[in-house]
Amino acid sequence: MISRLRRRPEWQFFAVLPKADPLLAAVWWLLLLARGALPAVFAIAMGSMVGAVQHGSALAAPLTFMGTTFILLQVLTPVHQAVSANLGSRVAAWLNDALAEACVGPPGIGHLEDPELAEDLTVAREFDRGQTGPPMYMNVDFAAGGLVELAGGVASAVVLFGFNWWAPLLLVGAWSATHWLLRESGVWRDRNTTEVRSAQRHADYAYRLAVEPDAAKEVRLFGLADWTVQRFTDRRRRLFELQHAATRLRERPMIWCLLIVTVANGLVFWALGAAAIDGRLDLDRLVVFAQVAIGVSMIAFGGLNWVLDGAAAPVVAVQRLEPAMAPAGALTPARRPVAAAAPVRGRAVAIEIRDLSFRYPHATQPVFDGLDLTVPAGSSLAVVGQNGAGKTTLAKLLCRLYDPDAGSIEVDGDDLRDLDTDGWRTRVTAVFQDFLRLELPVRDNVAPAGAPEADILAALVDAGAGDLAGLDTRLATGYGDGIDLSGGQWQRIALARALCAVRQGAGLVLLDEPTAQLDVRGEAAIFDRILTATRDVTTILISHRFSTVRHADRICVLETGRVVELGSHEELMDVGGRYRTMFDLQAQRFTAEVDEQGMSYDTL
Ligand SMILES: Nc1ncnc2c1ncn2[C@@H]1O[C@H](COP(=O)(O)OP(=O)(O)OP(=O)(O)O)[C@@H](O)[C@H]1O
Repeated sequence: MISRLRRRPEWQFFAVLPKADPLLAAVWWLLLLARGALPAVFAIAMGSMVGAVQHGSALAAPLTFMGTTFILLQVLTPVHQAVSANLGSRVAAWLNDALAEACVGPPGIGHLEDPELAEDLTVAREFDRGQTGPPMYMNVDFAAGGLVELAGGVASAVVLFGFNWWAPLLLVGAWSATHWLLRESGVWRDRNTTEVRSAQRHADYAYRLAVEPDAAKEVRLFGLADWTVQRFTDRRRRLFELQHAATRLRERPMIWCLLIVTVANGLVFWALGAAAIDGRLDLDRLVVFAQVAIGVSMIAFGGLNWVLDGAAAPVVAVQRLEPAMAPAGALTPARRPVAAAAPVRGRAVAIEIRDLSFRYPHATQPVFDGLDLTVPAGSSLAVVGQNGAGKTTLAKLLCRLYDPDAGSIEVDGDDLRDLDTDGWRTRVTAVFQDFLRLELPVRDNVAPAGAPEADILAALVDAGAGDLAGLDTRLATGYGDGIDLSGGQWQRIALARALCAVRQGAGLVLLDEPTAQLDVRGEAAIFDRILTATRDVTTILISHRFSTVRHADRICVLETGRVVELGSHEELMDVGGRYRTMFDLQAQRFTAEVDEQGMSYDTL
């Protein structure tokens, strides 16, 4: 029972308040109770005033009592609103922090690519944007308003016990029937069903297509502007329809509620009138009880349920994500923990992949199924294969962003799962296809964890980015002195980052299409420099450009989750298999170009 209650979204919402700010939450509750009690206190003050007038007593005390209550009624409301807004902002910050930690915490990345967590992630990420409901600072204020009404109704009922025992019970029961109306109307059912969350995710995606610069080019070029807006409005309408369907009041329970409330109030006010006429109830007490009898109506549903539903949604989403993300992004605990060797500058890593199988979570097909591959220390290996063959996945496994389902990856004789992950990640570096573009100065882009300035400058030169911008130039526009780079220039920065890591001790370099965005001359020149800079380490190059691939010591062809060919360029050309076919296909389109300085390049 208690544990069921704890799982209720409303409970989770209230439980978050003290976590966000215990002192502010305590003040919020205290003000709430005070505001709730004041209408009943005001009724008593009014009765004491009427009594004093009736009996000809001094009016100073009852007037002061009434005035003080009245002033408190007026003053506490804006104070409470300010506290609510402040507390709401802190709750939003707490949720943002919790989500950021849940996302960044796990050592793997499975939790961020898990389709089953995507909808909660959207709700948890976007809740404060106000698109699907009020932001948190308003929600907490609305919740305060609803709770004040509820507390006011209960306080009035307590005072009404002074009249008789059944009147408050009857009125509380009757006004509570309005909650049954909500239940019948679907409001008390969870409005954050899978369908609602899915609609929210679709609406959010369409919105981002419309407003974010990444999609702006294709949206215009392919005439998707109207489609994007239409898609957004359709999805948002669907979301509102679903939310509306959940909050619609139904006629029959509404009529029943009206009947119950009318009859109950009729009985109570008839009893009050009868008692007054019989002389059993003085005017002053009549004034008090009549007011509190009306005051009990404050426990009617009000907006509390709607508010709590919306306010609790991100809280529930974050609290569901926290425990779900940790295992989804977890890596297998070490069976025989080995500290990763301290970085030794330029010490190459030997890799042995044995019978490796891997399938992405929730995917139907495995990417690898019995992959065997050896990469001797200090050698370079190019990995080629069709789109989707698993080349990038291999790079992710080598970085230990995922663990294999079966088989093993050994580095220098140790199973990768037994190595300290952080230690290993100082020994491996990579340029991914979708490399990171940090809105930070060049210096931090090249060495996010810091490095001697000489190494940063040398890495930039090796990557052909020595003259792009000063080390302290911020690579983002909108910061006054910041600049943005072209795709190829950014790629040189990403390359510099990897080359700088080599200078800091990385022994394995993974290059996933590292020159895809470079011009022909840049590619040829930079590739030579990369080979020189990574001469002493193990290099794995993933590329579709055979002009660069053929420079690797060995080349492996990946297909259907396995290595189907392995050897040097010459060996594989002699074999006349998949590699030769792919190479010849591309070579037919090669032309040797000679530039004005007499240098020749293979171009497509
Ligand atoms: N996060 C993911 N979740 C589920 N499946 C994925 C994920 N990433 C990739 N895949 C699937 O795994 C397979 C291998 O993808 P991968 O990106 O490793 O291919 P690739 O060889 O690098 O392709 P390309 O040459 O196009 O870059 C593909 O079938 C792809 O659909």
